[in-house]
Amino acid sequence: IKPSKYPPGPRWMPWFGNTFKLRMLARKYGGQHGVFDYLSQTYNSAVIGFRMGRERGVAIRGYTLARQALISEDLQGRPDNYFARLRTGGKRLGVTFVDGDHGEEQRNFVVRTLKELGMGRSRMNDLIQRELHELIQIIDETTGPIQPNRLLQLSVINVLWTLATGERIERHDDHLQSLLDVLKKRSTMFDIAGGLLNQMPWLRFVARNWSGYNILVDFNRQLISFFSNTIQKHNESYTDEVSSNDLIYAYMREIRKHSTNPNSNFTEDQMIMTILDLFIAGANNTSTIVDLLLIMMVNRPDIQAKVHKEIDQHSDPIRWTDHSQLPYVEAVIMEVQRYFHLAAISGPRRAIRDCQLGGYRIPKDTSIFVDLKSVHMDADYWNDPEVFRPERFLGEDGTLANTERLLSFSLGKRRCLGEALARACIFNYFAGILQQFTVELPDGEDIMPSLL
Ligand code: HEM
Repeated sequence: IKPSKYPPGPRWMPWFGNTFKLRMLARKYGGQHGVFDYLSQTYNSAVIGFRMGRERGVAIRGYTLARQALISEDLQGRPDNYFARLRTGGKRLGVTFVDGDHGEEQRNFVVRTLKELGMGRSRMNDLIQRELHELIQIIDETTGPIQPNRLLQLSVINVLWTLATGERIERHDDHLQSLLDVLKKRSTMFDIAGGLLNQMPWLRFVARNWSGYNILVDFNRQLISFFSNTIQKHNESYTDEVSSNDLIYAYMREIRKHSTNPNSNFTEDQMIMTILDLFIAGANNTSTIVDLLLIMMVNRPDIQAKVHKEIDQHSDPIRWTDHSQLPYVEAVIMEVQRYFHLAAISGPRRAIRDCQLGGYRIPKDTSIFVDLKSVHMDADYWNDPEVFRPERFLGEDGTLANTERLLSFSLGKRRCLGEALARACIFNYFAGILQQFTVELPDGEDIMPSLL
C-alpha cells in the first residue's frame, strides 16, 4: 500500500512493485533516465514514486528540486540493500554505500588522506603529467589509427593506483587487463540501482550468470586477489616513516591507531572495500570523458581549431594550474560532460528520516534517484540542449558562465569525492594531447551524424 502523500507514479503490483514495468520502460526509453522522463510526463510531476521489489523509490527531476534533494541533510544516506552489500562481500563496507557516523568517518578519512597524498595539489599534477608523458610517447610511436579508450583508461588507473599503493602497474600486466575487462562487463550489467538482482536476490540461486551474480562475485574476487599481494608487502614493510606515503599505508596507520577499540571500523576488510570503491567510481568515468572529448574533436574540426588556437598561446606544457587561463578548453570539457551526461542519475541516496520534497512525503529508507540528465538537458534553461555548443558555458566577456547548472559531480555531502582528481586528469590529458597532436578520423571512416 502506498504511503499517504507519496509522489505519483505507476500502480504497485503485489510482491514485485513496478520492477517489470520499470525494466520494460528502461529497454524502451534507453535507460533509467528515459523511464523517469516518461513517468514524469505521464503523471505530470517532477517527483515520481515507484517500488522495486521491496524497495521504495523516488525519482527527482529538474534543477530546483534536484539541487534541493542533493544538499538535503535528510537525503545523505545510501540504500542498504542486497546489491550494496553483495558488492562488498555481504557487509556494509567501503565509502560509497555506507552512511551515518561510520560513513562520515570513512569518507572524511579518505578525503583527508587523498589531500595529504597531494590530491588537488602539485604532487597530483606531477603524477598525472608523468602518465600523460608516457601516453604521448605511445601515441607518437604508433603508426596508423589509434583507439584511445584503453590507453587513457590505463593512464588514469595508474594515477589512482599510485595514490593507493605508491607504485605504478605495467600496462601489459595480465592481471590488470583482465581486471579492466571485468570492470567493463560489470558496468554494463548493473544500473545504478543494482539491476534485477537487487530487487530479486533469489535470482542468484536460479540464474547465476544471467542475473549478473557471477560477474559481481568474480569482480570482487579478482580485485581482492589483485590487491592482496600489495597489501601483504605493505604489511611487511610498514613503519611510522612510510605511514603517509600512500593510501594503504595511511589506512594501516589508522588500523593500528584504533587497534585497542573492538568496535573500530578501521579494519583490513574495510580498507580493501574502500580501495575497491575508489576504483569502481573512478576508473572508467574519467578516461571515458577524455575519450568523448577526442571523439567530439574528430567530429567537430571547427571546435578543435578553436581549442588549438587557445592552447597555442601557451608555449610551456599546459598544467591544471593553467586552467583558468583556458576558458574555451574548460567550456568544451563542461559541454562534453553536459551533452553526454555520463552519470545520468546521481548515486542513489536514502532518506534517513521521514521528510518532504516538492510537496510530497518521502518516508524514511526510501531510495532517491536524482535525474541529472533532466538538469543537463532542460530545454527551458539551455534553449537548444540537443546541440553541442561549448559557448553556452562562456559569458559575454569570455569567462566561464552557467557552471552551477552542471551537476556531473553532484552536490552536497555525498558529492563525488574524486572530483578534484577527475577534473585535473581530464584537463591535463585533453589539453596535453591537443597541445601535441591534431586528431582526425582515419581514412574511410565517417563522421558520426549524431555528434554534429
Ligand atoms: C568524470 C569523472 C567522474 C564523475 C562524472 C563522477 C561522478 C560522481 C557522481 C555523480 C557521484 C554520486 C554523488 C552523489 O551521490 O551525490 C560520485 C560519487 C563518488 N565518486 Fe565520482 N565521479 C568521477 C570520478 C571519480 C574519481 C576519479 C574517483 C576516485 C578518486 C571518484 C570517487 C567517488 C566516490 C568514492 C564516490 C562516492 C562518494 C560518497 O558516497 O560519499 N569519482 N561520483
